[in-house]
Amino acid sequence: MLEVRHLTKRFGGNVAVNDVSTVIEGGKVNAIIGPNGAGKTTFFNLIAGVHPASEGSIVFEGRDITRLRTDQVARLGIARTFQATTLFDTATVLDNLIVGHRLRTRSGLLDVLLGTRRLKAEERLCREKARDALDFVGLGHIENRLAGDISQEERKRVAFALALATEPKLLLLDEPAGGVNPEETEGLADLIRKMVAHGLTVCLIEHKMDMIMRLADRILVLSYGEKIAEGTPAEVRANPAVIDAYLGSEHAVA
Ligand SMILES: Nc1ncnc2c1ncn2[C@@H]1O[C@H](COP(=O)(O)OP(=O)(O)OP(=O)(O)O)[C@@H](O)[C@H]1O
Repeated sequence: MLEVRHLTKRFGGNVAVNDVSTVIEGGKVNAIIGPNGAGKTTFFNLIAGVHPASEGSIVFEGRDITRLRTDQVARLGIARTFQATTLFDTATVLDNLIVGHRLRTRSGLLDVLLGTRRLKAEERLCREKARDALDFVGLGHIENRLAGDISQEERKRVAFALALATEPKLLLLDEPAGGVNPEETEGLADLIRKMVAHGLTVCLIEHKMDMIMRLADRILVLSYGEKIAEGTPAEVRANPAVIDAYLGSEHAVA
């Protein structure tokens, strides 16, 4: 589905991603792990068009997307979530979804000023899509609650819903279970499985190894910007290079 070839990103003298080649496989849970500062978020930012690559290429469904901007990448069907989800805390959960979706729909300023039929039709569609996305992530019952009043785990689900409302093919999740308890982590893992069962492809960055080992079909391991291993959870767990990379770091592999 997505192929990365010899991808490199330098920030001044610092090589954040160094000659990484890999494949994100369609219909699977792909995971990226690695110690802090390994280049995981930078790797996502390169795919999403946030940073231009220094070298290498990114091909999505046969199309070279290396030089595309974030909005162009999003329109092709790649959505991402962030480690921290910024919401309008004084607006309802549903309104947050609608605003998020409107930013990606087509009416121009003229439509808004004139209140055109197209705008009204888009607003209706937007509301429906927002509700569908909230139902999918299990938050339909709190659509009228203020975003400032919801739990961390619910915020994570809203982040998923925001990404889903754009109807992506590939979803990039940056620490989807960061800051939630083990029980909630399992609930979010179930939701990720459900997204894949509905035909989505997922690629996630996560520090919670127990979750990754149970959830991922494939794992890419980065260390100091370089790919040091990839494979199934069992292959990665048994790889001496991976064990070395994690020794002395705060995260254990097993
Ligand atoms: N915009 C930037 N400008 C300069 N250096 C950056 C920038 N973004 C990341 N880096 C550097 O690139 C390296 C990789 O950082 P990155 O955030 O991608 O790692 P990470 O694996 O996501 O880390 P973490 O697990 O802590 O989130 C680090 O040395 C970081 O300081």
